[in-house]
Amino acid sequence: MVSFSIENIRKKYGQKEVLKGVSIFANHGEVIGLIGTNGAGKTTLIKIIAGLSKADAGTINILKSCPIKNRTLVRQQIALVPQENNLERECSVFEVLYLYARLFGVVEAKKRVREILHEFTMQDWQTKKVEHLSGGMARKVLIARAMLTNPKIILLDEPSVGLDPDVRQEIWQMILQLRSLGKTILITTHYMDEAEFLCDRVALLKEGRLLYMDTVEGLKEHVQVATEKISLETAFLHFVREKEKL
Ligand SMILES: Nc1ncnc2c1ncn2[C@@H]1O[C@H](COP(=O)(O)OP(=O)(O)OP(=O)(O)O)[C@@H](O)[C@H]1O
Repeated sequence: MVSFSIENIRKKYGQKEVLKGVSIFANHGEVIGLIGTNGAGKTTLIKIIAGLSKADAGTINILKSCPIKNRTLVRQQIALVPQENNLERECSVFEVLYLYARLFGVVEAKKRVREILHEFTMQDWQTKKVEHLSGGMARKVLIARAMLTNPKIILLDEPSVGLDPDVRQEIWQMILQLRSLGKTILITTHYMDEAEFLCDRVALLKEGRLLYMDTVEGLKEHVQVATEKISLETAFLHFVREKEKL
C-alpha cells in the first residue's frame, strides 16, 4: 500500500528549474534513498514532500491527502529531520523536546517527551544544554524530536553527514529502530554505503530529473556486465556519467 507519492513535480527558483517533473512513491514501511549529484534537487524535493515548500506543478499524496489542502493532518503524520541543527541553543534537551511537543499539540507533552527520551536512551541528556551537545548528539535529538508526534512518515535530509564512523553507525541503528516501528522513511544521502545498508529502494536524481528508481540490487544489475559484481557507487557513477554523454 502506498504511503506517499509525488507525480510530475516541478519547481523553479527564479528562472532556474530545479525539479523537472519528478515522480516517486513509497509503500508503507519502506525506506527510500534519494541519491544524486550536488544541487540535483534532493533538499528541495524533501521540503516539498514535507509541505514546507510549494511545488509549481505536479501532485502530492501523503497518506491519501494533499499536504496543501490538508495541512493539519499531514503536519502530524510527516516529520522532517533537517540537515542543520535548528534546535534552540539556550534550551536543555528536555526543554526543546517539550517546546516542540507543545507546538505540535502533542497530548500529555511531558509524558511523551519522557517516553521518547527513554525510547532512544537519552535520559541522561535531558538537562544538557543544546549548545553543549556534540554534532552526533544533536543529530540524534533532531531525530527524537521528529518522533514526538509519532508520524507515519519520516524524511531525513543527509542524516549522517559530517559525523564520525562510530556515530554514523549509531544514527543508522536509530533509523533501523524507526523502520522496525513500521515508519515510511525517505533519506537523502551522498553515502552509497548508507543507501545500501538502509534502503529498500533508491531514487537517483540528477539536475532535477529522476534518472532511475529501483532496489539497490536492481540498480547494480542494470549496470553490471556479465557476472562482474559492482558497487552501488559504481552504478551511481555509471548513471550520472552516462547521461552526460547523451
Ligand atoms: N531558496 C533557494 N533559492 C534559490 N535557489 C535555490 C534555493 N534552494 C535551492 N536552490 C538551488 O536549487 C538547486 C537544488 O538545490 P537542493 O538544495 O535542492 O539540491 P541538493 O540535491 O539537496 O544538493 P546537495 O546535495 O548539494 O545538498 C541548487 O542549484 C540550489 O542552488
